[in-house]
Amino acid sequence: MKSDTLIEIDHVTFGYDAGRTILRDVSMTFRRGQVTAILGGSGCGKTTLLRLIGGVYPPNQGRIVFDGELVDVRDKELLYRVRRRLGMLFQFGALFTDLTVFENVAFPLREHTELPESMIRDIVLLKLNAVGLRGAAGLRISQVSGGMARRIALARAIALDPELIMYDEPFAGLDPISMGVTANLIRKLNDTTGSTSLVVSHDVQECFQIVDYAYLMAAGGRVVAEGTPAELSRSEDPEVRQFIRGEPDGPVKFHYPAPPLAQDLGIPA
Ligand SMILES: Nc1ncnc2c1ncn2[C@@H]1O[C@H](COP(=O)(O)OP(=O)(O)OP(=O)(O)O)[C@@H](O)[C@H]1O
Repeated sequence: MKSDTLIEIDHVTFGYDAGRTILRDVSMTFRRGQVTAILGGSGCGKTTLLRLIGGVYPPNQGRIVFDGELVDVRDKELLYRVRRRLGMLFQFGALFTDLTVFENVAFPLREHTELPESMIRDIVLLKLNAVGLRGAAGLRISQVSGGMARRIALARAIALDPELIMYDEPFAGLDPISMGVTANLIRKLNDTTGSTSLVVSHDVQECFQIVDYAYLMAAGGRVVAEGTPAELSRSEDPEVRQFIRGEPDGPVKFHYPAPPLAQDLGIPA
């Protein structure tokens, strides 16, 4: 029987170089079929964690287990197998601006499969249909709005039917309506395709609408809290409350230490 867990991050510590630790003793469990958020402010190591899951870098300590297999960056065959099962939506979509919508979604299919053109066409149209943009297949990327571009990137991320879809800041730069549309799509695609999703974001409220579970990371690459959105919302922990409610001052200060403003501006106090 398949275990409930698709990915396990087990006491992982990592730094790009020896002088600076980016992730500190991080442990997380991503359950099959669920949408899990990794929340945290800029620079706390969220994107780095996705790179480790994809086997781009090895942890310095601890291990990452994907569907029962230890992710070992030296094992090229295993990495290829693991990556085939991953779909990634990069920060800001990263679409090819000189290609059409259709060609962008077809790209991974052409790169990774030998499927005949007629089948590629059907798959691309189905994926575009799933994000509501079948009618936009012939447009160029320069002709579409930011919200549409994000949906096209979503269609491309699911082109190869990944079992795990990793979203890096899927809401960045979107207006509130496009954000809601994107969030609901992430949930819908997860459930209709039976995949598992990881959403890396600093947008707590948007994520809480759609995720099953969330990890909260803080500066220094530590996990400070985990739980369902309801559990985290009830937390009495000051660090958690500050992050979830977006309060400017709490344990994490909004202002970098500075002398009083009046003093800096030369105004008598
Ligand atoms: N390839 C790299 N080499 C060295 N340092 C890196 C590299 N990539 C990221 N870093 C550093 O690692 C830290 C964590 O970066 P990371 O991108 O993982 O954070 P993040 O939480 O995803 O933040 P953001 O949302 O701003 O991207 C940052 O201080 C960054 O400067």
